[in-house]
This record gives sequence, C-alpha cells and structure tokens, in this order.
Amino acid sequence: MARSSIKKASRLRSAFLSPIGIAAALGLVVLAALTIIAPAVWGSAASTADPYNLSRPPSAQHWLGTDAGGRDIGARTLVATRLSILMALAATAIGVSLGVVVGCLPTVLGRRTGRMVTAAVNLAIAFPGLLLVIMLAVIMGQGLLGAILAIGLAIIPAYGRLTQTLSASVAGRDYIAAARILGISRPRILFRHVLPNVREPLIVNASITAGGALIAFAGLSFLGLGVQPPSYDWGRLLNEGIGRIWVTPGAAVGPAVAVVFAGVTFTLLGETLARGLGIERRVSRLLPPKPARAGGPVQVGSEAAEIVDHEGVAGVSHSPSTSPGPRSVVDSRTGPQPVDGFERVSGIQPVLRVRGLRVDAPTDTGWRRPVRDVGFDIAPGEIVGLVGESGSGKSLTCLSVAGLLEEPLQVTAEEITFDGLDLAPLAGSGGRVGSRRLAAALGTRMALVFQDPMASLNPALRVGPQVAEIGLLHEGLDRQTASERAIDRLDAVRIPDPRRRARQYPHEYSGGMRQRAMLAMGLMGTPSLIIADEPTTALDVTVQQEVLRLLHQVSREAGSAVLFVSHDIAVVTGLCTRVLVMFRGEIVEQIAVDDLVAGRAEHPYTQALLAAVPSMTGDRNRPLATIGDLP
Ligand SMILES: Nc1ncnc2c1ncn2[C@@H]1O[C@H](COP(=O)(O)OP(=O)(O)OP(=O)(O)O)[C@@H](O)[C@H]1O
Repeated sequence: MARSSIKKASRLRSAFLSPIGIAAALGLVVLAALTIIAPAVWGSAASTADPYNLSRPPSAQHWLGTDAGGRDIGARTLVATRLSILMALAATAIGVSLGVVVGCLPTVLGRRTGRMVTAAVNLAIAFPGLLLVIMLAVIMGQGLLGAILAIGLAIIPAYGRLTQTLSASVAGRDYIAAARILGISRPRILFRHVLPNVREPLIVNASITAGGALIAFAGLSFLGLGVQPPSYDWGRLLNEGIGRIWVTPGAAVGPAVAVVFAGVTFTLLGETLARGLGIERRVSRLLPPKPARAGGPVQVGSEAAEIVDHEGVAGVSHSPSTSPGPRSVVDSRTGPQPVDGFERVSGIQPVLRVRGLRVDAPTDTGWRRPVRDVGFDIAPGEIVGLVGESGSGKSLTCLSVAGLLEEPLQVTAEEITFDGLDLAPLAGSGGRVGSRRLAAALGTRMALVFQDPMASLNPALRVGPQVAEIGLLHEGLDRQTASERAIDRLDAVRIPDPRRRARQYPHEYSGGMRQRAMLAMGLMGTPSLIIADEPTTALDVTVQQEVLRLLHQVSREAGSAVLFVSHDIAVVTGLCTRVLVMFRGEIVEQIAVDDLVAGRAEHPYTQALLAAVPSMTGDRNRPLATIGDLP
C-alpha cells in the first residue's frame, strides 16, 4: 500500500477512536442492525392489533405503551427504522448525485452558460429549504415516492453550490492552468483534475446531508405529506402519537428520540470523516492564490545574498559559447520599445513575438491597467529573464501569452505569435483553445513551470500518469508507450529511481523534485518555449541551483527557448543571456546580461535594481541600496 494510503488509513482510524468517532460508529452499528433485523424480530408485534390493550401507557409488556389499535409502540418505532433510513439514503443519493452534476455544469459549459446555472442555483438556495420540500412534495403527490423525490430535489441546490464552490477553489490551481495549456478538454479537466480533489469534502457533506434528509422525511410524514398508512416511518408515528402525548407519551417520544438519534449519528459520522480525512486543512489549501503579493521595492533577501556575484550565479554558466540564443539579438540601447532587431539582423523568426500586450483589471472605481503595451521577442533557444518588483505585471504577461487569463481581466494584444501560431485571439480566453490542432500545438510546444511546486501537480494523481498525459492526448501514444516516455523524461530531469517515483503522489516528492516533474511534463513534447514563472522562489538555495542548472541543460539539449520570470536579478543574470525589465506594467528596458553586469543599464529602475543586490565583496557595513520613487 502506498505511504499516503497508509497515512490516511491511520488518520481515519484515530478519528474513529476519538469519543466522537466511537459514538458515530456505535450509532451506525445500532441503526444498521435495526434496519436489517427489526422487521423480522419485531414485525409481528408492530402490526398485531390488540383490542384489549388500546392506547395503554408504558408497561412491562409494552415499554412505550400501545397505540390506538393496541399495537406495541416500541416495536413499531424499531421497525420504522428500515423505511426511515432507506428513504433518507435514497433521497440523499438522488440529491447528491444530481447536485454534483449541477455543480459541475459551470466548469463544463463555460463562462456564460455557467453563470446562468449559478444564478439558478443561487435562486433555488434563497428559497427556504423546508418550504421547497413541502412545495415539491405537494407537486410530486403524497406518498413514499413523492417524498423521496421532493427531498432529493430539494438537496440539489445546496449540493450544487457546494460542488461549485469547491470546484472553483481548485480551478485556480497551477495544475489546472497547466492542464488547460496542454489543451485538455473541460470535461476531462473536471473528471481528472477537479472532482478527485473535491470528493472528500463532498463525501463528508453527503453524510451530514443524510442526517438532514432524515429529519426532513420525519417533517413531511408528520405533516401528512410523506409516508401514507398502512406504511409508517418515524414521522408518521410521530404524527399519530402527538395527539395522544398526554395519554401515551411514548407514542410521540419514541419516534422523536429515534429521529434525533439517527440525525445525530449521521452528523457525528460526517464530523468523524472530516477529521479523519483532514478536510478542514485540505479545503484551506484549496483556496485560490491571492491575486498579488505585497508590492514595494524589490526584495533582495538572504537567498540573493548567498548567490550574488555575477559569475556563475546559482552554479549556472552563461558564457557565450554555451548560451543557446543569438546574443546579438539584444541591443540595450534600443530602450524600452520592443525590438525587431534580431529578426532584421539574423533573418531568424522569433519563437515568441509579442506586441502591444495590455491587461486591464476592474477596480471599485473603474479599470486599471497592470500590463501596458508590452512587447518583446524571444529567439529560438534563447533564455530571457523577465525581472521586476512584485506586482509589476510579470505573471500577468506570461499568463496572457499562454492564454490563461480569464474574465474579469481583459487582455488585448496587437500581436502574439508563437512558433508560427497566432495566439492573439487566445489571450484572455482563459485557456479555451478553439481548435484541436492549436491545442495540440500548444500542448506539445509550450511548457509552463510555476512558482508553487505543491500547486503545480494534481495532488490526487500519481506523478507518472500526470507526466504521461500529454503523450496520450496530443502525441497519439498508447498508455504503455506514454508511461515509458514519462519515466524516461523523469529520468532526464534527474528524478532518482524514476520507475518507482512515477508511481508516487506529488506530496511524496520534495519541492525541487516537483519542479523537475513539471519540467518533465513539459518535455513530453518538444517545447519550443518554456515559460518558467518564478520556478525557484519557493525552493531553498541548493535545490534552486539544481532546478536552474536543469533548465539551462534542457534548453541547451532540447533547443527550447526559456522565458524565466523572477524578481531576483542575481539569479536571472546567472541563467539568462538577455533581460527584460518590467516596472509598473511596462517593459522599461531590454538589456543583454553582459551589459547589465557591466553596469551599462540605462533606465534608473534597472540601475536601482542592480544596486539593490548585495555583493559578497562589497562593504558589509554600507546599508543596502533601496529603490526610491521613480517617475
Ligand atoms: N486576477 C487579477 N485580478 C486583478 N488584478 C490582478 C489579478 N492578478 C494580478 N493582478 C494585479 O496585477 C498586478 C500585476 O500582477 P502580477 O501577478 O503580474 O505581478 P508579478 O510581477 O508577477 O508579481 P510577483 O513577482 O509578486 O509574482 C498586481 O498589481 C496585481 O495586484
């Protein structure tokens, strides 16, 4: 058994060994036993009328007394367990399964239709639950089937909303963005990436919902809308007993206690499952990342202090002989404008050409533009750094290029050409790649490595199949070949013992290994461009070095261009041959690393960025430079 399953099993065991867990388990055993054996054991006492013992108070023979027909109330209460529990389970099954379907619709149908479904769900939720049940019960007609359908249908809106909320919280994860860029269809994303990650909270809530359904049935039958004589459930018994509560209190108290007992048992079961499955923790981890981290001047932290000096930063050489891209591309003196330079000089088509890229975001007072007229080229095989302070628009730029930004953000571009493909219409489409051909091309030729290594891989799936997916989808490989290639790619990114590791889950990997697995995923195709959005920020310095070295090696061996995003100029100068400097949504300077290191930066912001990097050889007592207010 995998380590994760063993861990989960032991956590569940300890949850069931807690006082709440023991109470839930005992309650369940009692309910299950009564559901199975009560009709056989007490069926005859429950249905045999005794004209000599009508409406008798509790006695040794009839411990809850008898009803108006002389039947034993205790026996009837026990026998009613089967119908009450089975009806609650049936209604819950209907409500939960249809609720999940409804909750998934916005993900499958796309934004516009999805919104209508959401609005309908919200309207239904605004309607008081019990009123909805009664209304539906009247429409469906009195009786057992009508009651099951009424309660089942009434469960749908709440469960749909829950599924929707949980799915939305997963939808912001990097692995969903990665799946989108791989061209995976919405239904497949839903079934493979979203639902497996939300199933546990859904299961827990199903248990609590069953408790609610049970009480709703009791309510319906009590009102005479549910089970009809001669059948009886606890609600029906309550209905019959309430009128005689002063004569034979057991007639009302017995079924009432039974309803409370079953309701509490289901709730405790939900609570125990939630603890055992770690739902609270899991849900908070599923929350989407904040749109932006704190702004302010460039952060030059301890990591940078340890890897400063422009020689061999992070252990990666960038000597001209090993740099893959044409260094002549760069002319720092062209200033902030996009350069057509290398195309003119070398005649080589850039692998990525961006012109006039803008991103607009709504605010309370109107629109703001976090990315303004951004333009740049990346040559085949070139490693380009994109630096800038937090919030300067680096991630938005990358995500727009990959077509991963969604409403309410508005993306427009005069041109985004990637590997001969016109991606401008895709920008801002939220990853809805129109044609299969484009999806396949993007999926195999553009790779993304994200900042948060934990969020980059789907935690519910083993790493091997995730890496193999693109081979299955776009390269037409069969499962065996795709999985062999995935193992080969994991080996290529130096995952030790790749065959065993491919069977593990992401949480069994270290942070650096997860980043490398993301790279392996990108290498299933032959990426012309790897967009690495702060791939090393969350890693410690040694692992950071490994990932940077690997990126460099991959770029050299596969000939892939790299757009390397970082707020750490020291790391960028170690890996890249050219740097795009972003400031307040604009690219204010494009400069060759050699020029940057030699202090030939022209823009004051670039100069300030550089001055803020501490040096190993500098005066330790001198305060670090800060980036002041720039016009
Ligand atoms: N989904 C969004 N909706 C509205 N504004 C957003 C959204 N995402 C980002 N922004 C804003 O756009 C600006 C640029 O954000 P972006 O994430 O591109 O910055 P960044 O340069 O990548 O920063 P960091 O280095 O911290 O990742 C920020 O001011 C941010 O608040």
